Amino acid sequence: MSILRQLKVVRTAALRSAQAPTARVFSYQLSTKASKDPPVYVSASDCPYHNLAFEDWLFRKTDASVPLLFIYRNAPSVIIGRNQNPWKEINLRALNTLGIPFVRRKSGGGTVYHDLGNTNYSVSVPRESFDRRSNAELVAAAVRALGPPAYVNERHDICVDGYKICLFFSSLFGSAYKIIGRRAYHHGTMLISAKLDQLGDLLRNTKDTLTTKGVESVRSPVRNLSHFTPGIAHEAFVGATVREFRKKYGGNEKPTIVGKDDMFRVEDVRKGIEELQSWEWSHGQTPEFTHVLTRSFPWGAITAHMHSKHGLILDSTRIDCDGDTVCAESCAAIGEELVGSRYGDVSELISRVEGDGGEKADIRSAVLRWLGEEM
Ligand SMILES: Nc1ncnc2c1ncn2[C@@H]1O[C@H](COP(=O)(O)OC(=O)CCCC[C@@H]2CCSS2)[C@@H](O)[C@H]1O
Repeated sequence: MSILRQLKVVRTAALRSAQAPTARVFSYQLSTKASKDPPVYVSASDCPYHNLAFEDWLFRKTDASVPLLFIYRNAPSVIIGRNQNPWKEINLRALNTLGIPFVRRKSGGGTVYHDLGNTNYSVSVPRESFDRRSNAELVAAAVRALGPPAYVNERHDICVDGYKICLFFSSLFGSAYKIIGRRAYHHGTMLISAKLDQLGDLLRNTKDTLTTKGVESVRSPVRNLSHFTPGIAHEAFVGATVREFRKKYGGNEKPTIVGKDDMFRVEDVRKGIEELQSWEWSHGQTPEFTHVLTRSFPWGAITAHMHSKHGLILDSTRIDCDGDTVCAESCAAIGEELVGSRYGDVSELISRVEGDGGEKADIRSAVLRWLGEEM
């Protein structure tokens, strides 16, 4: 069946089920498919929030006994692992200047850069048949079919000539999902023609005095597939990966194209998108960290011992000054005022302090401005 024909079937099924609760429309489409082919979905959205929420929902809520493939691309974005520290991993200032979002995904591992020259894929299989290497081999075979001599290294990354072109992350869903069946999934990136200079700039961070719990990324030399075989495009990679998936797991149906509207029909996906966009998830999930900042001011040398957990400033934060009593008292006051604030967000405090007037307010405002820039 052609992609267009299939889309029509999907939409007709959605119309027919108009009486059913909204959240069930997509599951209805999945379960009423005439074919028992392992499903293959290709996203028509390039929004990282849509794609990551949909991916998460697919692997938590759909039939765990059937292998499944999902392929998507995101507009420029930085995707951090579940247990990472955005202040440590990312050049947040460069990100803000370019208007590029960072998104904390649900799976663990390191930080990656995405743009339309990077294609992501998730392969999910029943837990019993989970084999990390064989799914990486599946994707390497797809790449070889397009030209570049790809192979899987000992970390299960896919490489060409010693350069990584792809990063794999695998995970087994935890016990919370036992009741509905457990599946294992891999997801990975494929650098086809991504802006690698952008990747370097955005993932560069100079916060050497920030010490964090959680996971740090493992930096490695990367290359695009197009470096080895010029002209390789997303569509060719999708085609080759779907063919390899079908070879291994069976079936012959064309992929189902999933648009934003299809995703939004599922209540859990809508909730997932909201969660990924929330400050509580993006920043509030940050593991505990400390950050020591020092700078000389006309009133003395100031050292800030910042301490944060869940993205909030803790009361163990101390701001010291080696100058006179006025400076020391002003710094101590800032330390107290900062407690409970969101890390890096001092704009409200600055406007409050500036209204106070006097020398102490000047010191507090200058120090707060400096902290706001450095945090
Ligand atoms: N897009 C992309 N592809 C490959 N390698 C990358 C990419 N972006 C950054 N990097 C390099 O990898 C390291 C991080 O490697 P590290 O091994 O620490 O990270 C991972 O295990 C992340 C895998 C996540 C895959 C998911 C699949 C769908 S959504 S994201 C980084 O510092 C760069 O050097």
